[in-house]
Amino acid sequence: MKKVGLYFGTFNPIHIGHLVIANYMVEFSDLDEVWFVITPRSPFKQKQSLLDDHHRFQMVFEAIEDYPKLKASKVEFSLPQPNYTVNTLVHLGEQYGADHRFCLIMGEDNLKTFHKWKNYEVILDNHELYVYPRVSDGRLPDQFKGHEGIHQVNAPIMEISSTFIRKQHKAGKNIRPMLPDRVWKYMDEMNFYR
Ligand SMILES: Nc1ncnc2c1ncn2[C@@H]1O[C@H](COP(=O)(O)OP(=O)(O)OP(=O)(O)O)[C@@H](O)[C@H]1O
Ligand SMILES: O=C(O)c1ccc[n+]([C@@H]2O[C@H](COP(=O)([O-])O)[C@@H](O)[C@H]2O)c1
Repeated sequence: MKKVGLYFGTFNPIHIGHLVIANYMVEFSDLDEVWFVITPRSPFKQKQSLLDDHHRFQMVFEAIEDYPKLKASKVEFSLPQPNYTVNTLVHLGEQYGADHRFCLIMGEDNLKTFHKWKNYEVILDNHELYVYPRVSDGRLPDQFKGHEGIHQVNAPIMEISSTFIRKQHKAGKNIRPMLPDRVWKYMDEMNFYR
């Protein structure tokens, strides 16, 4: 049985913050693999300045080329939008059966609003959560404190955002070190976010 950590996001574009977290999770927890699940449309986000799904997928694919325990998944591309995580988990369960156990990877910031996700209790009853620290406001709802299915993983805090990268790239700033090199080249050659 393979234990897979699913790391959901828009990845517009993927940056080294995402990569450091995913790699840390796979090296320093009991997860066997981490899959980046590229979300066509996140329930709480506007679609503004969102690159085509396939370009976002391609950038993730290129970022993880040298990391055999990291994978990129298109599973949500053919599911209804906006993409509710609970639906995707059901779909993956049907597709992969009992030899894969799917867990969720999320930042502490997302855990604070997790009670607003569609059918979050169903997710929590059926999947473990792997949570990494984030700089964020607000407190953790009591129902999640000490929950046996929620594991804290002490990954480094990487405060970089895709929004910052898009904005500063457009403004002509050099943001190259914040992206895996192949991602920077792809973005630059394709003239994205200009
Ligand atoms: N620097 C970071 N360190 C750790 N986790 C991050 C970081 N940036 C984003 N995340 C988290 O990674 C997941 C995927 O990120 P996603 O691309 O959806 O968001 P984002 O980077 O905040 O993008 P945007 O700025 O476009 O909203 C989300 O759960 C997000 O909270
Ligand atoms: O299922 C939900 O209700 C739900 C609500 C908000 C976010 N999510 C998932 O969490 C991912 C990260 O969310 P965000 O807003 O931090 O980019 C997003 O890509 C979705 O897959 C899921």
